[in-house]
Amino acid sequence: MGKLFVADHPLIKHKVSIMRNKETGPKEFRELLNEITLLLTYEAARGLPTSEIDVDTPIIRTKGEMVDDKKVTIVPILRAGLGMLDGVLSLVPNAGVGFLGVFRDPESLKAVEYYVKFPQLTDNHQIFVLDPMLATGHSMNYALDVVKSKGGKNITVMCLLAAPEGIKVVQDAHPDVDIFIAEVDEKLNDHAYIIPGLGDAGDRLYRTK
Ligand SMILES: O=P(O)(O)OC[C@H]1O[C@H](OP(=O)(O)OP(=O)(O)O)[C@H](O)[C@@H]1O
Ligand SMILES: O=c1cc[nH]c(=O)[nH]1
Ligand SMILES: [Mg+2]
Repeated sequence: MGKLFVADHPLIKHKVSIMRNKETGPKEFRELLNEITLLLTYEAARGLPTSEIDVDTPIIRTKGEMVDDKKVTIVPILRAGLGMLDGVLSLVPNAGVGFLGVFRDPESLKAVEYYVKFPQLTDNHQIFVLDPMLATGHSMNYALDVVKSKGGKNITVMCLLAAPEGIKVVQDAHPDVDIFIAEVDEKLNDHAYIIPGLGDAGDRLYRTK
Protein backbone atom coordinates (compact mmCIF):
# COMPACT_ATOMS: atom_id res chain seq x y z
CA MET A 1 0.00 0.00 0.00
CA GLY A 2 1.25 3.51 -0.83
CA LYS A 3 2.01 6.00 1.89
CA LEU A 4 -0.84 8.02 3.44
CA PHE A 5 0.44 11.26 4.99
CA VAL A 6 -1.89 13.68 6.78
CA ALA A 7 -0.13 16.92 7.74
CA ASP A 8 -2.19 17.57 10.86
CA HIS A 9 -0.07 20.67 11.63
CA PRO A 10 -1.05 23.81 13.57
CA LEU A 11 0.04 26.19 10.81
CA ILE A 12 -1.98 24.24 8.26
CA LYS A 13 -5.03 23.99 10.55
CA HIS A 14 -4.87 27.77 10.99
CA LYS A 15 -4.78 28.41 7.24
CA VAL A 16 -7.46 25.81 6.45
CA SER A 17 -9.78 27.40 9.04
CA ILE A 18 -9.55 30.72 7.19
CA MET A 19 -10.17 28.96 3.87
CA ARG A 20 -13.28 27.23 5.24
CA ASN A 21 -14.83 30.57 6.24
CA LYS A 22 -17.41 31.47 3.59
CA GLU A 23 -16.47 35.16 3.97
CA THR A 24 -12.92 34.52 2.75
CA GLY A 25 -12.65 35.87 -0.82
CA PRO A 26 -10.73 34.46 -3.81
CA LYS A 27 -7.55 36.51 -3.26
CA GLU A 28 -6.97 35.25 0.26
CA PHE A 29 -8.28 31.77 -0.61
CA ARG A 30 -5.73 31.49 -3.46
CA GLU A 31 -2.88 32.81 -1.28
CA LEU A 32 -3.65 30.34 1.50
CA LEU A 33 -3.95 27.39 -0.88
CA ASN A 34 -0.57 28.35 -2.32
CA GLU A 35 1.01 28.57 1.15
CA ILE A 36 -0.40 25.21 2.24
CA THR A 37 0.78 23.65 -1.03
CA LEU A 38 4.32 24.84 -0.28
CA LEU A 39 4.18 23.20 3.15
CA LEU A 40 2.71 19.99 1.74
CA THR A 41 5.25 19.87 -1.09
CA TYR A 42 8.05 19.96 1.47
CA GLU A 43 6.74 16.62 2.79
CA ALA A 44 5.56 15.11 -0.49
CA ALA A 45 8.94 15.78 -2.14
CA ARG A 46 10.89 14.00 0.59
CA GLY A 47 11.25 10.90 -1.56
CA LEU A 48 12.60 12.68 -4.66
CA PRO A 49 15.83 11.07 -5.82
CA THR A 50 19.01 13.15 -5.76
CA SER A 51 22.34 12.76 -7.49
CA GLU A 52 25.70 13.63 -6.00
CA ILE A 53 27.74 16.55 -7.32
CA ASP A 54 31.01 18.22 -6.39
CA VAL A 55 30.71 21.74 -4.98
CA ASP A 56 33.57 24.18 -4.46
CA THR A 57 32.81 26.22 -1.38
CA PRO A 58 35.10 29.23 -0.73
CA ILE A 59 37.07 26.90 1.59
CA ILE A 60 37.07 23.37 0.18
CA ARG A 61 35.62 20.98 -2.37
CA THR A 62 32.72 18.98 -0.94
CA LYS A 63 29.84 16.77 -2.07
CA GLY A 64 26.37 18.14 -2.65
CA GLU A 65 23.06 16.66 -3.76
CA MET A 66 20.79 17.90 -6.52
CA VAL A 67 17.20 17.05 -7.47
CA ASP A 68 16.70 16.58 -11.21
CA ASP A 69 13.45 18.52 -11.38
CA LYS A 70 13.26 17.95 -15.14
CA LYS A 71 12.24 14.40 -14.17
CA VAL A 72 9.27 15.72 -12.18
CA THR A 73 5.84 16.12 -13.78
CA ILE A 74 3.03 17.98 -12.06
CA VAL A 75 -0.55 17.17 -13.02
CA PRO A 76 -3.11 19.71 -11.78
CA ILE A 77 -6.71 18.53 -12.19
CA LEU A 78 -8.54 21.52 -13.71
CA ARG A 79 -9.85 23.75 -12.52
CA ALA A 80 -9.27 23.66 -8.78
CA GLY A 81 -5.91 21.86 -9.01
CA LEU A 82 -4.53 24.96 -10.73
CA GLY A 83 -4.65 26.64 -7.34
CA MET A 84 -1.88 24.28 -6.19
CA LEU A 85 0.30 24.38 -9.33
CA ASP A 86 2.39 27.48 -8.56
CA GLY A 87 3.16 26.22 -5.05
CA VAL A 88 4.74 23.03 -6.38
CA LEU A 89 6.40 24.80 -9.32
CA SER A 90 8.06 27.32 -7.03
CA LEU A 91 9.93 24.43 -5.33
CA VAL A 92 10.53 22.30 -8.46
CA PRO A 93 10.70 25.04 -11.09
CA ASN A 94 11.85 22.95 -14.07
CA ALA A 95 9.13 20.33 -13.70
CA GLY A 96 6.89 19.51 -16.65
CA VAL A 97 3.16 20.14 -16.32
CA GLY A 98 0.43 17.84 -17.61
CA PHE A 99 -2.97 19.49 -17.71
CA LEU A 100 -6.04 17.36 -17.15
CA GLY A 101 -9.47 18.94 -17.40
CA VAL A 102 -12.06 16.91 -15.51
CA PHE A 103 -15.29 17.96 -13.86
CA ARG A 104 -17.59 15.95 -11.65
CA ASP A 105 -21.03 15.40 -13.16
CA PRO A 106 -23.40 16.60 -10.42
CA GLU A 107 -25.96 13.78 -11.07
CA SER A 108 -23.84 10.71 -11.72
CA LEU A 109 -20.83 11.98 -9.69
CA LYS A 110 -18.67 10.49 -12.46
CA ALA A 111 -15.62 12.31 -13.81
CA VAL A 112 -16.09 13.96 -17.23
CA GLU A 113 -12.92 14.73 -19.19
CA TYR A 114 -12.63 17.88 -21.33
CA TYR A 115 -8.90 18.56 -21.79
CA VAL A 116 -5.65 16.58 -21.78
CA LYS A 117 -2.19 17.93 -22.61
CA PHE A 118 0.76 16.01 -21.20
CA PRO A 119 4.53 16.08 -21.65
CA GLN A 120 6.26 12.77 -22.41
CA LEU A 121 6.38 10.57 -19.28
CA THR A 122 9.05 7.95 -18.65
CA ASP A 123 9.47 5.24 -16.01
CA ASN A 124 11.78 7.39 -13.90
CA HIS A 125 9.50 10.44 -13.76
CA GLN A 126 8.14 11.46 -10.37
CA ILE A 127 4.55 12.60 -10.80
CA PHE A 128 2.55 14.84 -8.47
CA VAL A 129 -1.21 14.90 -9.10
CA LEU A 130 -2.88 17.96 -7.57
CA ASP A 131 -6.47 18.56 -6.53
CA PRO A 132 -7.51 20.44 -3.39
CA MET A 133 -10.65 18.32 -2.93
CA LEU A 134 -10.84 14.52 -2.70
CA ALA A 135 -14.55 13.80 -2.20
CA THR A 136 -15.90 10.57 -3.76
CA GLY A 137 -12.46 9.96 -5.27
CA HIS A 138 -13.92 9.51 -8.79
CA SER A 139 -12.07 12.51 -10.27
CA MET A 140 -8.76 11.45 -8.72
CA ASN A 141 -9.16 7.83 -9.83
CA TYR A 142 -9.91 9.04 -13.34
CA ALA A 143 -6.81 11.25 -13.27
CA LEU A 144 -4.63 8.40 -12.00
CA ASP A 145 -5.94 6.14 -14.77
CA VAL A 146 -4.97 8.79 -17.34
CA VAL A 147 -1.51 9.33 -15.81
CA LYS A 148 -0.86 5.57 -15.79
CA SER A 149 -2.15 5.18 -19.37
CA LYS A 150 0.55 7.69 -20.38
CA GLY A 151 3.25 5.64 -18.68
CA GLY A 152 3.31 7.34 -15.25
CA LYS A 153 4.63 5.06 -12.50
CA ASN A 154 5.91 6.91 -9.41
CA ILE A 155 2.83 8.86 -8.46
CA THR A 156 2.05 11.07 -5.47
CA VAL A 157 -1.37 12.63 -4.94
CA MET A 158 -1.54 15.98 -3.11
CA CYS A 159 -4.86 17.28 -1.70
CA LEU A 160 -5.94 19.97 0.70
CA LEU A 161 -9.06 18.26 2.11
CA ALA A 162 -10.28 14.70 1.77
CA ALA A 163 -13.27 12.67 2.90
CA PRO A 164 -12.39 9.27 4.40
CA GLU A 165 -14.64 7.62 1.77
CA GLY A 166 -12.63 9.18 -1.07
CA ILE A 167 -9.28 8.17 0.39
CA LYS A 168 -10.44 4.55 0.55
CA VAL A 169 -11.76 4.61 -3.03
CA VAL A 170 -8.40 5.87 -4.31
CA GLN A 171 -6.36 3.48 -2.16
CA ASP A 172 -8.46 0.51 -3.33
CA ALA A 173 -8.10 1.37 -7.02
CA HIS A 174 -4.50 2.63 -6.89
CA PRO A 175 -2.70 0.95 -3.96
CA ASP A 176 0.69 1.88 -5.42
CA VAL A 177 0.09 5.63 -5.14
CA ASP A 178 1.24 7.82 -2.22
CA ILE A 179 -1.34 10.27 -0.86
CA PHE A 180 -0.46 13.53 0.94
CA ILE A 181 -3.34 15.47 2.50
CA ALA A 182 -3.39 18.65 4.55
CA GLU A 183 -6.51 17.68 6.56
CA VAL A 184 -8.98 14.79 6.55
CA ASP A 185 -12.60 15.85 7.08
CA GLU A 186 -15.55 13.99 8.57
CA LYS A 187 -17.67 12.66 5.70
CA LEU A 188 -19.58 13.42 2.50
CA ASN A 189 -23.09 14.92 2.51
CA ASP A 190 -26.02 13.74 0.33
CA HIS A 191 -24.63 15.73 -2.63
CA ALA A 192 -21.15 14.26 -2.12
CA TYR A 193 -19.74 17.55 -0.80
CA ILE A 194 -17.06 17.29 1.88
CA ILE A 195 -18.34 18.04 5.41
CA PRO A 196 -17.38 20.42 6.95
CA GLY A 197 -15.26 21.20 3.85
CA LEU A 198 -15.06 24.61 2.25
CA GLY A 199 -17.68 24.40 -0.51
CA ASP A 200 -16.69 24.14 -4.16
CA ALA A 201 -12.98 24.86 -4.38
CA GLY A 202 -13.13 25.88 -8.06
CA ASP A 203 -15.93 28.36 -7.42
CA ARG A 204 -14.11 29.82 -4.44
CA LEU A 205 -10.86 30.22 -6.38
CA TYR A 206 -12.44 31.77 -9.47
CA ARG A 207 -15.69 33.36 -8.16
CA THR A 208 -17.90 31.34 -10.50
CA LYS A 209 -20.81 31.27 -8.01
O1 LIG B 1 -13.73 13.33 -5.50
P1 LIG B 1 -14.83 13.82 -6.40
O2 LIG B 1 -16.20 13.44 -5.92
O3 LIG B 1 -14.62 13.44 -7.83
O4 LIG B 1 -14.87 15.40 -6.27
C1 LIG B 1 -13.72 16.18 -6.30
C2 LIG B 1 -13.65 16.96 -7.57
O5 LIG B 1 -14.67 17.97 -7.59
C3 LIG B 1 -14.08 19.25 -7.77
O6 LIG B 1 -14.00 19.57 -9.13
P2 LIG B 1 -15.26 20.09 -9.96
O7 LIG B 1 -15.96 18.96 -10.62
O8 LIG B 1 -16.11 20.98 -9.09
O9 LIG B 1 -14.59 20.94 -11.11
P3 LIG B 1 -13.86 22.38 -10.99
O10 LIG B 1 -12.51 22.13 -10.39
O11 LIG B 1 -13.81 22.86 -12.39
O12 LIG B 1 -14.71 23.25 -10.10
C4 LIG B 1 -12.71 19.07 -7.16
O13 LIG B 1 -11.80 20.05 -7.56
C5 LIG B 1 -12.32 17.69 -7.61
O14 LIG B 1 -11.78 17.63 -8.91
O1 LIG C 1 -16.76 19.44 -1.17
C1 LIG C 1 -16.44 19.38 -2.37
C2 LIG C 1 -16.64 18.23 -3.15
C3 LIG C 1 -16.25 18.23 -4.45
N1 LIG C 1 -15.69 19.33 -4.98
C4 LIG C 1 -15.47 20.45 -4.23
O2 LIG C 1 -14.94 21.44 -4.74
N2 LIG C 1 -15.86 20.44 -2.96
MG1 LIG D 1 -15.87 22.84 -8.80
